[in-house]
Amino acid sequence: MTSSPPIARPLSALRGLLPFLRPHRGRVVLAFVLLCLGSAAILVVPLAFRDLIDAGFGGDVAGAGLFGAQGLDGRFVALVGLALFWAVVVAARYYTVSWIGERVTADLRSAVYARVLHQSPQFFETLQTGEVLSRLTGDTTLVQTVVGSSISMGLRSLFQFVGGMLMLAVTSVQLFGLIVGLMTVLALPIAVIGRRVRRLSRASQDRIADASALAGEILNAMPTVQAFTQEANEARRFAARSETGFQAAVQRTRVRALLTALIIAAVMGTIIFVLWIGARQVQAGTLSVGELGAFLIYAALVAGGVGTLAEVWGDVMRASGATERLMELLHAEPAIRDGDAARAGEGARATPAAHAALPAIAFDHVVFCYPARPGVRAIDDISLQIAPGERIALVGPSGAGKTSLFQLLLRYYEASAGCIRISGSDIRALSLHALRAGIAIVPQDPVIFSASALENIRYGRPDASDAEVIAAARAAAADEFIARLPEGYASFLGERGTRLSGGQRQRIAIARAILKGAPILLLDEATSALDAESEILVQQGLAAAMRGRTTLIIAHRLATVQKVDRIVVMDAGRIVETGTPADLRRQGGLYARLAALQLEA
Ligand SMILES: Nc1ncnc2c1ncn2[C@@H]1O[C@H](COP(=O)(O)OP(=O)(O)OP(=O)(O)O)[C@@H](O)[C@H]1O
Repeated sequence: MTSSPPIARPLSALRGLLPFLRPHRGRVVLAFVLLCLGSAAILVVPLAFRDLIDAGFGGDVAGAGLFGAQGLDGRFVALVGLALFWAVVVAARYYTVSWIGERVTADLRSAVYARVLHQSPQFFETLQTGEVLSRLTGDTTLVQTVVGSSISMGLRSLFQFVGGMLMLAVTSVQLFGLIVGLMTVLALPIAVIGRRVRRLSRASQDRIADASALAGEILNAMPTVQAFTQEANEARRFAARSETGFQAAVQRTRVRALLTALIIAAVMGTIIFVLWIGARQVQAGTLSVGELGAFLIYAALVAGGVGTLAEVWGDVMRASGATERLMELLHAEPAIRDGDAARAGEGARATPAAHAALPAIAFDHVVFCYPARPGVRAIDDISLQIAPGERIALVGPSGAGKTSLFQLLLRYYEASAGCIRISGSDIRALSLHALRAGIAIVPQDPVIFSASALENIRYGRPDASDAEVIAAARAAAADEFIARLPEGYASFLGERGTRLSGGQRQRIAIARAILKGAPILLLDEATSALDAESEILVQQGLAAAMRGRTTLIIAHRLATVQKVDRIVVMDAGRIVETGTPADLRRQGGLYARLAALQLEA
């Protein structure tokens, strides 16, 4: 993801921002008008200065000045008025343009985030969360700089440049020609260097994202890092990535410094040049001192305009690199999408068959390889019919493919071959929302959000009442420990549930699934972290939850699945045995061996 090919035309990446600007057309036009007014004011100021200087030197006061024939005081008043007008216009433009910048950045950030939330797990196998965060914060800030200031600065400088050149041309065509020549010579290296800045800028943003990705992973694993006393090592690893970021930034800065030197040379060179020519003309009596003053200001405006343009160009190049990275996220196609029928809104097939009272589930010759390991069959030709309301236990050695089967049923991944049906409909034809709304899962490693116990359980069904949440907690035997927390259900559970034990986290997750009340229930080692006593309580709750549901249970401890309707034994991605616990024990296969080890021990 980080190494996309460089784009041919540097500005084409910025085109991706247009959809975000379009809703604010009115403000963009307003900003443009203010920009024109401000630029016009700047271009008039030197003329007013000329009048003032010439009036002060007792020159041709009576002549037609910019504001007509006025005395010294009148010309001062005119200049003050012009300055005030300029101040107000600039302030208004600053506000409008910054508003647009902030608005576009906020919208872009939300749009990218929303897009990322729809990606399938495969996406996050290749792109680390720290990297996504870095793009959401760092890259959007670069875009904000450009939309919220650089573009307007650039346009202002452009007007200033063009206007100043025109005024210079009007005064002296010969001088104008010389300046154009000078500018052309200087513009070439500036353009070349600007292009390098863009490339180096993307590289340096990528390095910063690398460091963020590493920090994100390590900060999430602090207990492990400390248990293995790897703090110093991890600090070094981060410092090394930081250092690469520094190197990339230094390289970029070096090129920009060169750019700055060129720009200053261009600005000073132009001013000195004009001063020289002008001074000679004053000496020769062909130019007034006021005209020379105006001349100098125009030259400074033109040179300053070029300088700012070059600087803005550097910023635009940086933002172009950042936009490119953001657009990659914004246009990332989720690997898993709603079925065609669901997208087309064809009622019957798109509506959740999963919501039928008691769904049946059928795996039909399902084969699956994880995208990261295309050659290895995690699921190898599995066929399994599950009747409505049936309770099935999946058992078998670690790595047999039990969790993978759940992942396929939830359509986190797409089966490589074969098909999965719920109540007769291929899950690929359902909308993802409908499919997943029909399934409640207690995962192996439950996630607890940094919120209260009440809100954590309510995640299962956001519109559930407090009473319903508490009832679910009771059924999951979570009520007893939640009531003992300092603030009961309102107690904050800490980030990632750090204030709970493993068994308590599991019970919150079970309560959440019970509250969801979906017709299909998936339990992945749901009670593995519980002590014997709470396990009995939770099993009672789960038994109640399984009534009237089609349930799949993954269990390593066979004692917990003695009451299911059927046991499916998996090994190396295949189903090796199926039957009731008693049948399987009689058959003397893998299950009998596992049972002998566990139950009789
Ligand atoms: N994201 C992934 N990318 C590549 N391979 C994976 C991925 N997740 C799991 N696997 C592999 O797929 C195989 C099946 O894994 P799965 O998690 O389904 O096993 P399991 O039966 O649930 O094991 P356990 O009982 O230990 O949870 C394993 O060999 C595992 O290494």
